[in-house]
Amino acid sequence: MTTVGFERFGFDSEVPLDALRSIYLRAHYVRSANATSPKPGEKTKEELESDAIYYPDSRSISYSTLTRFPPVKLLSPEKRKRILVTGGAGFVGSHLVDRLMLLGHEVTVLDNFFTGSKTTVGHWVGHPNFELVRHDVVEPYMTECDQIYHLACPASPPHYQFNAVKTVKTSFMGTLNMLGLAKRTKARFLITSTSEVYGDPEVHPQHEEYWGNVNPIGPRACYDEGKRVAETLTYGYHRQDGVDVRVARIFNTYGNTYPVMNPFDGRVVSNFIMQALRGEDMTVYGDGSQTRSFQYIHDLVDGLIALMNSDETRPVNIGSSDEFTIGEFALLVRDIVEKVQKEDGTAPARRVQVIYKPLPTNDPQKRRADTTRAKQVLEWQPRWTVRMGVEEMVRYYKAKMAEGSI
Ligand SMILES: O=c1ccn([C@@H]2O[C@H](COP(=O)(O)OP(=O)(O)O[C@H]3OC[C@@H](O)[C@H](O)[C@H]3O)[C@@H](O)[C@H]2O)c(=O)[nH]1
Repeated sequence: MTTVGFERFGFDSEVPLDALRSIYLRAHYVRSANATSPKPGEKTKEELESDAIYYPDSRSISYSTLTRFPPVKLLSPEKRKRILVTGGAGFVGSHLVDRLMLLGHEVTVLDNFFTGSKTTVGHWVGHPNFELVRHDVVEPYMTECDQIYHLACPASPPHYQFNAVKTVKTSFMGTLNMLGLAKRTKARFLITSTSEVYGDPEVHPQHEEYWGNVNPIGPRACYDEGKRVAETLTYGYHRQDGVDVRVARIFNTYGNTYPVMNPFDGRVVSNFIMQALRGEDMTVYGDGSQTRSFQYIHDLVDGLIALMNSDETRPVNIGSSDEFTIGEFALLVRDIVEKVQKEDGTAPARRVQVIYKPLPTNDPQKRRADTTRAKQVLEWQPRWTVRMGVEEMVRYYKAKMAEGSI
């Protein structure tokens, strides 16, 4: 595979895969201060990259910023859109931002950096097409824009349960504020909802007409019910005020971010990969018979962009329908990590073991996306197999660990 994205509904989302990889797979150097210096006038590779030099004696670190940005497409003013991405410094947001920037659009990122990090989009700071605003969407925000991707909300179960009240508030107030902005500016509004609106589903696989089975007072409710009410608001503004809306229900997604997908994110894919790479036991919750289907981040970004630019106002599932039990998935990740270690000649003496921990309350027993609608109306379906995506992610984390940056 050499590209991601495609031309659809008059919007071209295709970029070379290597252009994206050059961002998130770029070596993030932590050099030693006493490493040999380049000769005067000599351009080093590092001068074109953000850099961090660690001084062990004083335990301090000095940063330099990029001197050159990745090349972006030059679009005519009619084609260039002003795009607001809330939560643009998060895992999904930063990948979406990379793609929209490479495609040549003007991108404004709003983020409160609660779970996102400035470093995920730091490589665009200073670019004339880019703005980064520290802002919490629970407060109103005014700007002019053509499209709003509303992603802001913690999405990993340990994060969204950390402050349940704030999670509900973010979903409700944040969505209300961004819909108000869409109404005033007549911008098209896309909200990233979630497969968690189906709760612990009684219908399998989950299609968009299913109303779900959510415990409204359980520990996951802040996220599940928060997203459900956010969808309710979205369709309220659509019916009452004619706001042009799109609703993506995102299923489990994994992938790397620059500089790292938070290895302490708490979700299963990063947990398993980090544990296997560190030679620690892999923690399966419950007996591992619960199922999930996992999609790679580039497929999700393709789906979000296709949905935004389509005419579909009904909710659309964006996810994989390749279903694994979590027990099977742990073994697959271990296999891939071992393959990569073997190829690199770093196979450990001891094989990591799978251990079992208690199942979190209300953990959905089965989940698989029914993506019939996405296929029909967006002509979208995942292109990355789990093996391809997980292997890319393993190589990335392994390189970061070798550098000492995680
Ligand atoms: O170390 C771990 C972590 C998780 N798990 C299990 O793996 C499964 C997946 O867990 P994750 O935390 O990755 O994600 P969940 O499916 O529970 O929730 C996710 O659903 C879809 C998205 O909207 C959200 O990003 C997230 O809430 C669960 O059954 C969980 O109990 C483990 O077995 N071990």
